[in-house]
Amino acid sequence: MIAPAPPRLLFLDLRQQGDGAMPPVAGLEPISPSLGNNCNKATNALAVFVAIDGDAAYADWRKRLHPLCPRAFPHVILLAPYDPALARKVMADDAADCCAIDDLERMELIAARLERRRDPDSEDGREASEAMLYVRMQTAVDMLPSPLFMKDRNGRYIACNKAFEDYIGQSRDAILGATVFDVAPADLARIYARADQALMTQGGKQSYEAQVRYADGSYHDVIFYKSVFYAATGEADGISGTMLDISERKQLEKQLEIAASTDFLTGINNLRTFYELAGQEFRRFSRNGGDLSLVVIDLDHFKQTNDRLGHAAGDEALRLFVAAVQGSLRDQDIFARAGGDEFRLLLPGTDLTGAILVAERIRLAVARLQVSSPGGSVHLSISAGVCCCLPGDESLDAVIRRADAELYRAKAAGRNRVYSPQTPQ
Ligand SMILES: Nc1nc2c(ncn2[C@@H]2O[C@H](COP(=O)(O)OP(=O)(O)OP(=O)(O)O)[C@@H](O)[C@H]2O)c(=O)[nH]1
Repeated sequence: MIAPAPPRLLFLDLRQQGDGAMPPVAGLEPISPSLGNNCNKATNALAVFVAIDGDAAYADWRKRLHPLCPRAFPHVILLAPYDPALARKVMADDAADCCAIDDLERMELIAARLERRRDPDSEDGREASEAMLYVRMQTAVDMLPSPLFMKDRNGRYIACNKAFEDYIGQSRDAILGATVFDVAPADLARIYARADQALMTQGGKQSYEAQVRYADGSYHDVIFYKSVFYAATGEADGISGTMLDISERKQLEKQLEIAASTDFLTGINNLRTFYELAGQEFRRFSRNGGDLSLVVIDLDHFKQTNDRLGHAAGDEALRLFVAAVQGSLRDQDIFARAGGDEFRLLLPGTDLTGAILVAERIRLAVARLQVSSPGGSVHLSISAGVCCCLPGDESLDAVIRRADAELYRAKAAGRNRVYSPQTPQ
């Protein structure tokens, strides 16, 4: 394992004027002002000496100062020139110390005192390593892509990571100490607060899927994992939680579901979905009676269409046919491709006469269709067999067999026609 580099005393020069010279203090190392923006990432820094030459330079430092810095990396303000009012101000803020930039003796003493932070057995050393551990933990959780948060027993946020800040759209400073009512829309906040309350009461863990809206307006499918943590007395002391983004998985699941239930070429139900949906309708019919009819449809001489115009034109013919049928369907009708050029149409709430009318309307619409390719063009036509479910029917298959028999008769009679049990032999 590589040993961590020894912590360093850094010198950051933010003077707006001057020669940029570093005071000759042993162990002091310059860092570029551009790196000064990331001083919290310098996890091997012992302290930062910051040279400023007035209020503007100090304001620049305050902008750069990460909230974690004062705890983990004390900063010492070096004033050039010394300004007692500014010195009082920086000490009232969170500077570890302050002196004139040319007061080398004082600076040596400050550095020596800060050096004690290297000794893990000294109080300063313990405080430094605690603060360092805190920064390292925070840095580690900030690197995680999943939002993380902790709330105390009153529902106030006491910790969070960068991903949680992005989710909420507010800085950690604004989030810590706030409740969910301060950071989320009221309707959602009530739901979250109730869920938290239930978890605090019952203890243990909780996980559930939800859709959340990020501050940037994007919606994500997530799994919340929340867990109660306990005080030394054994009382529930708060909740820690995370959200795992499962949007991609959900998207994939939806795509798989569509792929498994629809016909790739035409986008309508496949045979599996037909049996699922039509089975439900047939069971409802068996229980409650009513009208339920079936139309089976087959394109005429489709092999010739393929042979003359090519397979791509054949595909186009199938899509044109489907579009024509969809134009005459109601919401409850179940339309599916049974395979090849054969289709099924189940019509709930429709008796035989109504189903024959629907099939005729489709036949006429298809007869107006034409597919073309460089090889020529072909008029389409269909044959259809229609029947209705009867009280004695034991299964949907029995109904399909009757409709198939009518389709066979329509083909045999010359195609481009609709046959049903009402059609004379
Ligand atoms: N282009 C295309 N052709 C298909 C597809 N699936 C099946 N076919 C073709 O559809 C044709 C069906 O032909 P057949 O079942 O012999 O019947 P037909 O030529 O329509 O004759 P009849 O039904 O008796 O009028 C076959 O040539 C299959 O190759 C498909 O997805 N795309």
